[in-house]
Amino acid sequence: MAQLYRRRCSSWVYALVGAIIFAVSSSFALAQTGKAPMHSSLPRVLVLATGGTISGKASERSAISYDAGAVTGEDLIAGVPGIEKLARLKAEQISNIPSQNMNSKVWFRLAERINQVFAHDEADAVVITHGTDTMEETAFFLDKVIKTSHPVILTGAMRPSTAISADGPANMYEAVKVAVDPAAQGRGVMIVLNDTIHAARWVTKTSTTSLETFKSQIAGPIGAVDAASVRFFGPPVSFNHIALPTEQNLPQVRIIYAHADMDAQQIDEAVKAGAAGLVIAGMGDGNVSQEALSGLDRAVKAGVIIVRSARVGEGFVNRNVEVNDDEHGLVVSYDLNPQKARILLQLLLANHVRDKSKIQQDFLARY
Ligand SMILES: NC(=O)C[C@H](N)C(=O)O
Repeated sequence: MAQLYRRRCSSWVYALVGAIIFAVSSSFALAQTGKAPMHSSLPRVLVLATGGTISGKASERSAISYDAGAVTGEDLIAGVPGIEKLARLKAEQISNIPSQNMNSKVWFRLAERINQVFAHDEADAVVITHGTDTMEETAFFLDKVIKTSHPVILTGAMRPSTAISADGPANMYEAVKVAVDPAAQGRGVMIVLNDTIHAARWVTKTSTTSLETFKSQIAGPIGAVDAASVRFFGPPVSFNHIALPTEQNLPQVRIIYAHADMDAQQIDEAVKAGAAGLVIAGMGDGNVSQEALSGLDRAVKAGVIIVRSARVGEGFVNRNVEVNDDEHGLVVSYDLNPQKARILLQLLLANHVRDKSKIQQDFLARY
């Protein structure tokens, strides 16, 4: 009886498996013969190429004496084997410059194009190829002004395409892999490089030449990626946004680097040259010399907004610790490094925010 029951059961299982195989093979055949391309269900990723070492090329097989911005976005995609299995890709050339020449004109072009792409459902995610020198600045600007749950990812390379062991193709592959991962939604603008995923707010370049150049101060990287997997270490965190200014000429905000023997000359000159704001890359927790502090007092009196940040690369600059910010009328940058503090102040001033306590609130990360 038990044997008969087992035999009946197994014939049912065979019949069921046979039916599944038939159904799967006929739908596969249909997909092969039908008009729709096999990969039409793949997500759409738009690559916006801006230049940088990832697009760099030397005249011989070398990493020395290369031109950044010699290879186009389309060439970049074509040079990454297997990328077409991850996504349907299209490329557009926004600029082709080394990122030491990055500027707010390109930032506006990127922001406007990305807003348009998502508003018109032209792509599911955007990957931006960019030089590494100012990648964190572009990422931060876009993170502030673009309000979308679609992934926007910047990637680049530390070695040009002609270098031995060029890192561009792997970074490009991994950036697209993260871009199409459902868990990447709602995480703001990210940088993907060297198997690591960083949030725009904390990421910074730390090494002149190492492949492991990007580190996330304060909070650490938000995830890891390799050829086989994408892993985020926690739930999405996104920050407050600011409207993309209507006026494309951002207000003049200068960074002044503090050092031993610091006087007030650079501060006074910046005010004379018409700076609307100054960011101090201060010593330690954002300190300047007594003489420079007097210069800051003069600048505040002249109506210039001063933000104290730090040159040390780690930790917060908090209010009223060694410097009495209330007394001197200063703003602190908290976790933002000087180059990001500059962008945030520019965006706030461009949006006509001049009230210091309001500016201070915007520097505090709000989740
Ligand atoms: N690795 C790089 O991309 C550096 C280059 N100077 C750039 O930022 O364009």
